[in-house]
Amino acid sequence: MILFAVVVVSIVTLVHFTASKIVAEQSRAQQQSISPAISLIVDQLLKPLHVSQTLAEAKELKDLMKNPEVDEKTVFEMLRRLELEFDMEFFIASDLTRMQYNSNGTKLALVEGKVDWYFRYKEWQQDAIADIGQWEDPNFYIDLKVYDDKKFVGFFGISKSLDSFVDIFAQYKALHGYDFIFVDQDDNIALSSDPELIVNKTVFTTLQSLEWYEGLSSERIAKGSLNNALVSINGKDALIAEVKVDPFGWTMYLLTPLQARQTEISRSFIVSVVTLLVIIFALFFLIYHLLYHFKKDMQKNFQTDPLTRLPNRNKVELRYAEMLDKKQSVGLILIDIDHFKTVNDTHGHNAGDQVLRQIAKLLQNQLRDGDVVGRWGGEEFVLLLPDTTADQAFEVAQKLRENLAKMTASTGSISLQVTASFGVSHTDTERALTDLLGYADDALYQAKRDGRNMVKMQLAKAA
Ligand SMILES: Nc1nc2c(ncn2[C@@H]2O[C@H](COP(=O)(O)OP(=O)(O)OP(=O)(O)O)[C@@H](O)[C@H]2O)c(=O)[nH]1
Repeated sequence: MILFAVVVVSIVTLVHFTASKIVAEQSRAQQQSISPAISLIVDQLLKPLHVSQTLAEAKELKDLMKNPEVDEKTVFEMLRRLELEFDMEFFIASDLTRMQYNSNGTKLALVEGKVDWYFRYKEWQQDAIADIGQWEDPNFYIDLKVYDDKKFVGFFGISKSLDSFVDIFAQYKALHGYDFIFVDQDDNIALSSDPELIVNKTVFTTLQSLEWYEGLSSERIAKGSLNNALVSINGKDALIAEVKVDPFGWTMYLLTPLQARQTEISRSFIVSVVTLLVIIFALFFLIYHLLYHFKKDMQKNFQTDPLTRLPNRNKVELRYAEMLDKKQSVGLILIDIDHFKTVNDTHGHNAGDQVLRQIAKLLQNQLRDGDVVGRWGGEEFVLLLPDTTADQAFEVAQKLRENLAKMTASTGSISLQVTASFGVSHTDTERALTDLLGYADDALYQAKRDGRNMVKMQLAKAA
């Protein structure tokens, strides 16, 4: 019952412990994959945005852009200075001169119908726009509207070659093992760790055209967020984390391969299970041993005489049954201390107890392994001698009688001699113990009657 309870409690603990460990592991893995992605967004997109936003507010820039007599030399000088300082390429698109100046020293006339982005974004509500353009060498642009007293005077921004992103993304992928894609407001893939997905000659790949996206259920798509969606990419499961890049209205999808996480989770699962199994087995073992020893102790107490620590009647009966089972012949000796009442009466009951203990010890010391000496009750002892003939049993009794008579029992300051009378019986057939005891008791009675301190034997009459 106790063991059952231990096992049930352990299993419940195991399940609880493992489940919480898995949840913790899942969250840790989720966080682990998201945090480098966040720092990627911050480094590659938000930092340039903040730098350009701060510069777009600069008075020097506004003064330059509102001046109809643009001093191109000053403009290029300023852009070059910014490029050196921030290690990014900058541009100014002036509404007044309809000219775009780049920090690499080039310029481009902003002609309607030819330079599409300028006229399109000018009409947009948004002040910050992220965009991919310049198709000969595709660039990532951040275009910021510049106002002078609320009057639109043009765009200021940064540009970054897509090739530079490809390298950085490849490094991230190698380090963290996941793929990611940035999609713009129109679900065009603007940036991705997969170079194949990046714009090619003005043709964008759309999110909807991706194989894994097509595999999503309609309910999943209807939810409006792909966060935590499980998708299959080239036959391998991946989990999606969706991160909004608000300033541009972009969204980043982080695709974490599940295999790596599963290995990590199953490793921690195995560790938990093994730990708990060890605990369960240790508990099981401990309780089993406690119960075993408890049972043994109980049994021992139940079968042991408390005064002499010799086997009691119960134990003697068991041992006799074992000898019969083994088809052994048995010599039985019944011993009764002579005039023991006098010992008690003269020296007290405690002294009598001590004498009984010393006699028990002497009997124990004289016997062979396999012989049994027990206390039959009061001042009576019984001996079982397996595989012994009647004559041998008689001789053993004689020897014991002599040794007992020679023994000096000491009880505190008093030393005294005791003798005992012996009744011997024997059987080499399956005879009841009471019968054998009956014969030994008769023999003992004779020994008492004939003067005590002697051995008498009575054998069963042949049937
Ligand atoms: N101290 C002590 N005495 C016990 C114990 N069990 C029995 N006795 C005593 O043993 C004595 C047995 O006395 P009796 O049966 O009259 O026999 P006896 O005095 O030994 O005389 P015989 O047997 O005729 O030689 C009694 O006084 C019991 O009280 C015990 O555990 N401790």
